[in-house]
Amino acid sequence: MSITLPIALTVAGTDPTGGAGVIADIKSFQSRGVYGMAAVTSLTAQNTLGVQGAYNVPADFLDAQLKSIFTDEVPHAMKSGMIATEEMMRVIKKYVEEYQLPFVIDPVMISTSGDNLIDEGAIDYLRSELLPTALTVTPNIPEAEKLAGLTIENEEDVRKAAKIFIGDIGVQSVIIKGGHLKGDAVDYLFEKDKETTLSSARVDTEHTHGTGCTFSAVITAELARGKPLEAAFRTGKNYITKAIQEAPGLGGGNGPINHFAYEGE
Ligand SMILES: Nc1ncnc2c1ncn2[C@@H]1O[C@H](COP(=O)(O)OP(=O)(O)O)[C@@H](O)[C@H]1O
Ligand SMILES: Cc1ncc(COP(=O)(O)OP(=O)(O)O)c(N)n1
Repeated sequence: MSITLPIALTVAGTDPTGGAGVIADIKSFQSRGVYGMAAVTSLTAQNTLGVQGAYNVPADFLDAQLKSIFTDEVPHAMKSGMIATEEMMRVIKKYVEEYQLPFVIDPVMISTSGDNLIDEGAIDYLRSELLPTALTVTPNIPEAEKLAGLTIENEEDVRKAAKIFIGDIGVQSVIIKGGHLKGDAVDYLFEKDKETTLSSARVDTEHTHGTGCTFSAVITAELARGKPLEAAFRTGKNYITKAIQEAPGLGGGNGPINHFAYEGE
């Protein structure tokens, strides 16, 4: 007898301390009742204090991992995190186009600790070729600034950036995360004709390692469960708020959040 279980795939890098990257993604999938799969793009040596090293998986071996997955069991939704090189982006694009599954791109560029996680030369390809394949893209403020090419200091700038994402870059929708702005933590979902804004009180903490990975993973899990994007965004926001509020305080720097704190539907 087979049980229908939603399946989500993450294509991302590793963080051996489990706060970010594929390990955080799998915990997030699991806590939402979703079966997790992972194809690894890069191995990093990092902890709550910073990134000490990174080793990129050769693009043809990323291809081999994705082939193993997709030729056996096609997931219901997929996300990407750290993708350091254009060659790896080309491989991922091929699978998204062939299998047409809901795809969430977290356009990871720099870690909380300030370390670079993408080749500068891959950003043009990310913007022009990979982003348009996604159902949604979840940049933080520095990533949105880099991709849209403007400075974002307030809500008006967020709206200008969203226009560039949808009008010029050609994404279907974009979720601009306001964690790096001042005041409350406000996130914005822009779809073609609709805007949804979700706000929560800012938690006064330095333990926000992996918030972007986790937020996009929860959205992907909800899509795998068949939820529409706006509902997935709402769950992502509620989940991340609780996860930050109940961070376990691990490590000596920017510690991870609590992937098991949220108990909502
Ligand atoms: N101090 C905080 N208090 C509450 N929510 C936060 C805080 N920092 C970030 N968030 C939320 O965490 C998510 C990730 O935000 P952000 O920090 O902007 O992205 P990233 O982790 O990719 O840098 C967003 O939903 C954001 O609103
Ligand atoms: C392997 C790996 N992937 C992504 C990140 C960055 O994590 P993210 O959640 O996007 O950002 P922060 O919340 O940590 O700023 C990472 N550090 N490692």
